Amino acid sequence: MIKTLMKSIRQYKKMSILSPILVASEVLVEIFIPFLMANIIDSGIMKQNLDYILRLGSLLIVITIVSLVLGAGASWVSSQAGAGFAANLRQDLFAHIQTFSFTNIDKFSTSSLVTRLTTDIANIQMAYQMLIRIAVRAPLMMIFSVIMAFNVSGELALIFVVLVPVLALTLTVIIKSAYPLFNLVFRRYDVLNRVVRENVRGIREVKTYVQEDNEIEKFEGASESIFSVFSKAQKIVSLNAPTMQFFLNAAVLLVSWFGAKLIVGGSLQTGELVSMYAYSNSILFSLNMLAMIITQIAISQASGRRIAEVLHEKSTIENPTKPVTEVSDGSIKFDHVSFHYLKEGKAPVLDDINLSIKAGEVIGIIGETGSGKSSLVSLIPRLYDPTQGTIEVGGCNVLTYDLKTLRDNVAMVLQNNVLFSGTIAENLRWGNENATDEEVLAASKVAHADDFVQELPDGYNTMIEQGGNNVSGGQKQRLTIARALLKKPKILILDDSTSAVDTATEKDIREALRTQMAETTTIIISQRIVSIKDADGIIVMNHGKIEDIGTHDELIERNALYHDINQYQTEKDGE
Ligand SMILES: Nc1ncnc2c1ncn2[C@@H]1O[C@H](COP(=O)(O)OP(=O)(O)OP(=O)(O)O)[C@@H](O)[C@H]1O
Repeated sequence: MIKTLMKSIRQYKKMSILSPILVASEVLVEIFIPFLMANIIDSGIMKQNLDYILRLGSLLIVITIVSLVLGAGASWVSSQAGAGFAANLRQDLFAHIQTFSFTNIDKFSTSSLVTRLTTDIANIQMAYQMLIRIAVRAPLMMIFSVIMAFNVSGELALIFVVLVPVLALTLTVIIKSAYPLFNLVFRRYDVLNRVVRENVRGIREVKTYVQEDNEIEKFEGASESIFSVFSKAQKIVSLNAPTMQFFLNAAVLLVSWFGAKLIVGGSLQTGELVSMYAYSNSILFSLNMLAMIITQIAISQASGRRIAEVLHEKSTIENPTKPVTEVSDGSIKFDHVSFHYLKEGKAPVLDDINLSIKAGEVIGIIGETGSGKSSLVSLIPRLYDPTQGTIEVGGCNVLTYDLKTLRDNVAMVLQNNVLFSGTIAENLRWGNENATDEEVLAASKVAHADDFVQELPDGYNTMIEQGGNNVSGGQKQRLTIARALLKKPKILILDDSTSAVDTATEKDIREALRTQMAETTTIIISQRIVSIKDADGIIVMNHGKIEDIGTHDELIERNALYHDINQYQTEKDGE
């Protein structure tokens, strides 16, 4: 895991090395401050030696300034290195997620990927910053303070030999009890992110179905559960402060008690006793710091594992080594294809599909919801790979194609495809960034988007809001069809993508596609028979199998399911 994460340090390696060096120098300088103060008291103040006080006082000022500058430098360098490392890691993770197939995304779930990209990376940033600064400072400070304390008085320093292990043990118990709770918090963040994501995406549905209260309740539930676990963890961690205070007071008391005796006995001087208080503070605070860092690092270990898990994940769909870079035509062949999503053991979503479509044909697919229509077409541009069997496009197995070539040639328009923030023209050019204005216009005309776009005050320069919320459902569908057409695909798949378009316009779009995209194989998935009845062939899907293939008239004659759907829809239209 560490090796995987460390790859993202890159240009921040130098800063990551510089930070501990600055910290170590700071500690080395700082450690002499109590020592100098002791000398000022014992050899300067007590002996009324003004010259000595001035000399050591000046040195003390210089040392303090140097230590402050080193401290500030270490803090700046470590925060730069931490933020830079986190930025690299975030970019690497994001870029890696872009290579994922749908199967990979299904495996992690989108909300969990969002948590990993945000909260988990923030944790790693914090832990890394601590690692290259405080994790160096705390043990060094502790070790040097103990050495200096022994140097001042071996007898008094024995107090720390007793106190430090007891404090260490107490802090370990506290941290061990809080750690599992902190871990749990991050899993709860996944749930919170899922609720937010669903709500933001489906805000229209939430409003139409008046589900606001329900959504607020769901959010409050997720938020409360984070709060309750977090506050339990914090309750345990809050024991740190009184524990520390207790040990600090105990140290002051013991140092004063035994120190006073040593002063009376003449083996310790006042200044040395004062420096012992300072070293005692340093030792105990450093130990507390160390405990806090260990907690943070332990917590972020879980984050690190979650990030590394994604970085280690190999895309289930990869480019072949010697890919085919041209699709000769839009013919499609399914040979004994079966498919199921992640869960092994479940009945396949597609079962032994055999199918042959000639280039330029228009094919309709109809069937009950969940019968596998979308799954069938998603195998053509390799959004998923079949579990068994082979699929050919243009006479070549889809697995042999360069992925970009294949997906550029197989354009798929879904029912709820999204538009992105930007102008209409920019959105359409997602299909082909080099498309000329004439090509944009031509594609829009075929998709019957041109009429309404021309009526907008800014025409093709009209800004689309995020998700395309400022255009109607039918307009959005027409724009997404135009966007797909700009790819000049050999195969065009319309998956229920004219459901929000009125029947007359839909008919015009189909006719335009037939006349102007005659060489493109078009697959139309629709619940409406009227949308597919003119197709060269209609596939009737039933429970993951192809129940029948034929023309409208043939199917009316021989297929009961098709006949029933047709009758039902004709009666409904009549009403
Ligand atoms: N990403 C997924 N992970 C797991 N199962 C899925 C996934 N997508 C679809 N399914 C399941 O696969 C089956 C077929 O779904 P599919 O979307 O292909 O049907 P469909 O005929 O297109 O339905 P509809 O007309 O409602 O769009 C369904 O049982 C569905 O629950």
